[in-house]
Order: sequence, then structure tokens, then C-alpha cells
Amino acid sequence: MASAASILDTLRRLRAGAPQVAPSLLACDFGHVADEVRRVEAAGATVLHLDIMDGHFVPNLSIGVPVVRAVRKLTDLVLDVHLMLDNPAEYVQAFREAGADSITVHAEVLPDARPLLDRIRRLGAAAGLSLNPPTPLEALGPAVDEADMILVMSVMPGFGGQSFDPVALEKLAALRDRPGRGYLLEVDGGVNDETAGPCAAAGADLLVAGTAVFGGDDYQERIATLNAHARSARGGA
Ligand SMILES: O=C(CO)[C@@H](O)[C@H](O)COP(=O)(O)O
Ligand SMILES: [Fe+2]
Repeated sequence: MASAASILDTLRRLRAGAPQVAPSLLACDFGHVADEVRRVEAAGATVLHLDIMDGHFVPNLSIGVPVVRAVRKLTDLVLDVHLMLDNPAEYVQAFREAGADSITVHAEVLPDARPLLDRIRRLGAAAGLSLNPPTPLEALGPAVDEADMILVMSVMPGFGGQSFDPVALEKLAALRDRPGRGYLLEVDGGVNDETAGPCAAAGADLLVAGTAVFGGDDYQERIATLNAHARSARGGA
């Protein structure tokens, strides 16, 4: 399992480098998970996003600790675990022990996220804080300065394949422009060939994409195309 120092170093390199896509496993063929993980790794991904849903915080269920543990055994990709749970504090240790490199929790269920972010970091993972489209940035509170990553949702969480909500772009730009910010910026939901560029231009370093990657036949082409949109919108090649 990667150490806290190496995970934070990876995040620093991601932030310093060009924006890039993190495939979301939610959209994969779960009949062939191992193949799907190997295919996106071979296709050039460095981060794999894993969506954990509890049927309470979001109206859907997905995968849990055993699947994260199984994926960890298959790959050295950075495992970016997005907890859509009412009670994330009860599960962060189990997900870290299963091999999560970063663990993101939602501001909507945490009036003060600082203690949980601190605990995630002491467990050796990077600590992320997320907010849903209707949730204002103010809901992050002082925890915004304690997070290693801020995950801006661009759909209501619970399902893949939804349309991108442009409210995320305003939030990304405001978070990007906060003086002295220490976090990596991530966007999640409805990222595709049209929206990847605007997200990167607004400051997203990591662009979660489920349908736009796993919905294609050629994952290498999908990841390269999304990365190219993001990089050219940021002014790169
Ligand atoms: O957290 C979530 C959904 O709740 C996401 O990570 C989705 O998995 C993104 O899927 P697409 O919108 O890219 O299909
Ligand atoms: Fe997600």
C-alpha cells in the first residue's frame, strides 16, 4: 500500500502537471472488472475513481470495501475513493485498509469536516472534501484549507451518465482563485468531449469520467481525447 508521503507527492505532481482524466469504474462492465481495470491502466490512466454509495446519502447502491480490496490487488493506479455515505467516519479506516489512496467525503453530512479529514490523513491517505451542485462553497467552511483535494460535483451524485451542471464551473474557478490554496481540484459528473475543456479552463486538475471512457470501445482513444481537450483548454499542447 502506498505511503501518505508518496500519495501526497503524486497529488502534487498531478496539480503541477497537465489536467487529466480519472476513469470512474461505476461505468465499467462489472462482469469483467479485472479486465476493465487493466484496460484503463494500459490506456494511460494514472488515477482510478471508485464510487461508494449507501442508498441513503444517494438513492443508489454501488460497490463496497471488498471490491476496493480486489481492485487494489490488480493495479498500482492511484485509487481515488469517493464516499457517498451518510456516515463516512464509520468506514474510512476500512477503505484505507482495503487500499484507498485518497478518500473523499461530502460536506453535506459534515458540519465541520476538519476532524475527519485529519483522521483520513493520519490513516495515510489523501483527504478529499466534496460538495453537490446545490451546496454553496461556504458549506466547506474552514475545512477548505485542510483538504488535499476538493471534489466539485457537476451532477447530483448517485448515478453515472447524467448531464453536466455548469454551476460546477463557477465553483471550480472560485476555488482555483483562492489565494494560497493547497488542494488539488477535481470535478465529477457529466465530463465528456464537450465539458472536459471548460472544466480544465476553470481549474480542474483531475476530471472524473465514467461514461465518456467506458462507454467507448477504445479506452486509449477516449482517455487521450479527453486529456487533449483538457490540456488545450489549459493552453497546453
Ligand atoms: O460520483 C459519481 C456519480 O455519483 C460519478 O463518479 C459518476 O460515476 C460519473 O459518471 P459519468 O457522469 O462520468 O458517467
Ligand atoms: Fe464519483
